[in-house]
Amino acid sequence: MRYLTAGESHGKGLFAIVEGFPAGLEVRAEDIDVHLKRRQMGYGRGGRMKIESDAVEFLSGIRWGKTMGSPITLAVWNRDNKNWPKMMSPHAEEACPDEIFTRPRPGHADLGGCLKRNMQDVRNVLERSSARETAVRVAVGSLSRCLLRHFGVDIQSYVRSIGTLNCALSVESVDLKAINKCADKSIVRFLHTVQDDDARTYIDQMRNEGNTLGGVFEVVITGVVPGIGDYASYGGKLDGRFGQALMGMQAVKGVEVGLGFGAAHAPGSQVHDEIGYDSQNHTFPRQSNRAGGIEGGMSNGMPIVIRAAKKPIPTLYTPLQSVDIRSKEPFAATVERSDVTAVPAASTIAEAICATVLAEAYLEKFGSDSMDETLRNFQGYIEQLQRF
Ligand SMILES: Cc1cc2nc3c(=O)[nH]c(=O)nc-3n(C[C@H](O)[C@H](O)[C@H](O)COP(=O)(O)O)c2cc1C
Ligand SMILES: C=C(O[C@@H]1CC(C(=O)O)=C[C@@H](OP(=O)(O)O)[C@H]1O)C(=O)O
Repeated sequence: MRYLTAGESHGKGLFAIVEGFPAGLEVRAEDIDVHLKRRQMGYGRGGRMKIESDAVEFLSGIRWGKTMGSPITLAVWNRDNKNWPKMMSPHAEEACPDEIFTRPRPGHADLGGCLKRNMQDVRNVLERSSARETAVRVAVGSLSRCLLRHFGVDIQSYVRSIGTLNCALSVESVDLKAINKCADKSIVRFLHTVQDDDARTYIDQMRNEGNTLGGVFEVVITGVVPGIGDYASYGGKLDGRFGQALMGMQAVKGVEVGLGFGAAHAPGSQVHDEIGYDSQNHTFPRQSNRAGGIEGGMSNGMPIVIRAAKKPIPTLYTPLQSVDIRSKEPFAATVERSDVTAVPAASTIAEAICATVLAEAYLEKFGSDSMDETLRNFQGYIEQLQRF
């Protein structure tokens, strides 16, 4: 399975072509839209989220509610596009060269993108570097979730911290009950439940100061059978694949699996998870899950626990110093609109990204021609594990 996304933040929409999904998988737009809606939630987002109301449209590959085995095209249309008729027009005669944007924001892709592609108009970069693109990545991830539920896989996430404000939930020993409880309410989950008022006050304070916030979120994946991923080649390693995919999310600056960086500071006896044997279920359970469910690049049957750090939003209402790329004069930019924080959204996006990585790895192992065949192969593997 592989996919490609296209589309600009203020263009007509965001699109993905997904290749390699088995035929016969039931998919409903509602299964995808629920996650698109979650991605738009969370206190601290800017005016754009009031304009958009994301929903998926299937443009190919799905007929009568089921995948056909052909490439699937997903579209998420931009409502805001109608407000940018000339600025986003593909036609040369509608160009407005006097209005080009030449003021790169520190922390965004603006300057690097212009230097790399020899462009003077920052808009050519920001339209694609924008995290608006994650809308369609969440759509792909939600499609992947439709597949993964046939294997009993469940993916949830929550926000651990925003700025210096810690989430009340403890995760040192993964508390799935708490996560489940938390996830029922979705994230706003954090903002509407755990420390609602504190978080809002803190975010409001940052907004008033013209500042922005990042944070840490955690994805917990349950129901993964042992042996997904591979130890034999660097490209097959499941932790490496999660890391690459998550670092591919805008503004993610760090990814940890299990104890992560903490594993470097403790002796081995406090890092590795002892192996037991459950003769009734023919499984090898662990009393702890410091590895975060992945050893040697493969799932080990324990919940997969991945944390990621998101940096603060680069566009500041109290702007940082920068230089106009045409005049080379210093300036402090004015900002029309921007998010103050988007950590809850990032948490939802991370779930989708992890779902896609896992769906790809499952299809590699169990085949991808038809759901019947894929599930038959999966069942065969379960029996093999039982006989082991
Ligand atoms: C959900 C989400 C929303 C974001 N919203 C904004 C925003 O409103 N303004 C902004 O400047 N950056 C925003 N960002 C961050 C930029 O997209 C990101 O910092 C930029 O693409 C540069 O990439 P890098 O941070 O990975 O280096 C957002 C990121 C995410 C994940
Ligand atoms: C549009 C989304 O996020 C956008 C990500 C983003 C950025 O620079 O990354 C900038 C903002 O866009 P705008 O400039 O149109 O206000 C965010 O709203 C979205 O998440 O759907």
